[in-house]
This record gives sequence, structure tokens and C-alpha cells, in this order.
Amino acid sequence: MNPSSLAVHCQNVVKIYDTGDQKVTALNGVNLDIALGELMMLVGPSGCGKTTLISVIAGILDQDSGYCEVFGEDLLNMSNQHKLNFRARNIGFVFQAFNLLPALSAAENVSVPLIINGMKRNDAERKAVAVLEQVGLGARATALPSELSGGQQQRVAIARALIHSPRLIVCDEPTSALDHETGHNVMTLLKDVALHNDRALVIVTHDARIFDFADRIAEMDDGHIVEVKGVGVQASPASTSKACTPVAAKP
Ligand SMILES: Nc1ncnc2c1ncn2[C@@H]1O[C@H](COP(=O)(O)OP(=O)(O)OP(=O)(O)O)[C@@H](O)[C@H]1O
Repeated sequence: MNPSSLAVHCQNVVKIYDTGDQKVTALNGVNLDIALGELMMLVGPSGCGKTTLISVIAGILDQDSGYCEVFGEDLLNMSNQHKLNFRARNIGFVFQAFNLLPALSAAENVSVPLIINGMKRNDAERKAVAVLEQVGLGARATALPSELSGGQQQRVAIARALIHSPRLIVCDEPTSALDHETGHNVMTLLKDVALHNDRALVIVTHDARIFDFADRIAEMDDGHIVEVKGVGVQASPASTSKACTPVAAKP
């Protein structure tokens, strides 16, 4: 792939967690390119390294070796301040555990990326309410996270990842707490809002109901990418024998 058409370029990325008494190799030489304008899904058995990989891509975690470039920038070798600014401007992250601030309302949570990027609080909260409306939560803008269901908290987290129009959105299981219809609506919104030809979307998922939204699906096992396939391409017998569900054909 032409380097200028890439949103993400990972080459031989290794990440080892050292807990003192044991070392866990979570990423064992990951090679992955994600194109501008692409929705890439990442699948694979529990513990194979998916969350670790998207955390490296989003600049939340440093790899031990190898190379990871996002929009042509090497996050590992940025100064902390440059990395904070780069992330705040360019990356939206939907965490598996949502990571909402418990003392802030839904609208205040969603407005945080805009305030970090310098917008006045009132303007940011007004825009946050508008994005909450897009995810079907306009009426719950003043609710605290503890007053919302799991699925509602997940949609607040998605609104927060979208609000500042980042060029890269990284989501860890964004539909896990959502029913079929809400999950479908959220994926439609993510794809519409996130995907322009200068942006990209990376989604870790076990949810076969949303596979059709992907342009390509990368299958991970044991710390590396074992197969990348376009949607509509039949999975090989070797890949279907693992924990991944075969990819459905696009309608
Ligand atoms: N902070 C940590 N300290 C030590 N080991 C960790 C840490 N985070 C993850 N691991 C280990 O690294 C490996 C990869 O974990 P990771 O969370 O990336 O997998 P995953 O594919 O996202 O799993 P799941 O689908 O269950 O969320 C696992 O063996 C996990 O136990």
C-alpha cells in the first residue's frame, strides 16, 4: 500500500507485559496496515492481544519494539506533550469499560474532548447535546453515568469519541451492551461520521452482527495477525476452526 494512503502502519510490533513474577507477550510481531477511509475490524480469541494492539495504535500504550505510525507520525518517539496534543486532536477511543467520569453528566462527559481542544464550556456542552441526540440520548443529557443503563453509557462513550471529529476512531467492543437495532444504528452513525477519505475506524469486536460494516477484518491469534480478509471473502477452514466466526457476505 502507498504509505501516503495509510492511516495506520504497524510493523513487527511487540508488547510484553512484565508483572514482576511473569512476562506475558501480548503482541508478538504485529504487521498491519489500515488505509485512509477504511473501517477495519479486529477479531480473535480472548487474550490474543486485540485491546493491547488498539491501545498501541491509539498511543495509550508504548510498544517494546517495532514501529507504529498513525497518519505518518511515529507515536513512540513523540514528546509526551506532542503525543497528548496529537491524541486529543486526532484520536477518539471507545473503551470496553466506557471510562465515563462518574461525577459528570452525559453532556459534560461528551464535551470533554472539545474543552481539551480549547472550546468554551457552554459551546462544548451545546454541541455535546446535539451529538447525544444523534445516538438517541438527547433526553438523558443531564443524567449521571450511574443513572444510565450499560447500553446508554456505551452510547455516551461513543458520542464522546465522535464529538471532536477525530481522524482515527478506535473502539473496543462498541456494541457489546446494545440490542440489535441500537447496535445497528450506532454502527451506521460511526461509519457515516467517522469515515471520510482522510479518516479511519478500527473496531475490536466479537459481535458477528456488525461484521457487514467492515471493509476488512483482521484476525488475530496469539499476539499476531493471522489473516486479513475483505468482507464477502469466505474464511479458510484453518481460520474458521479458531474462535472467529466466518465473515458474512455483504448484502
Ligand atoms: N496490564 C496487563 N498486565 C499483564 N498482562 C496483561 C495486561 N493487559 C493484558 N494482559 C495480557 O496480555 C494478553 C493480551 O491481552 P488483551 O487484553 O490485549 O487481549 P484481548 O484479545 O483484547 O482479550 P479480550 O478479547 O478478552 O478483551 C492476555 O494474555 C492478557 O492477560
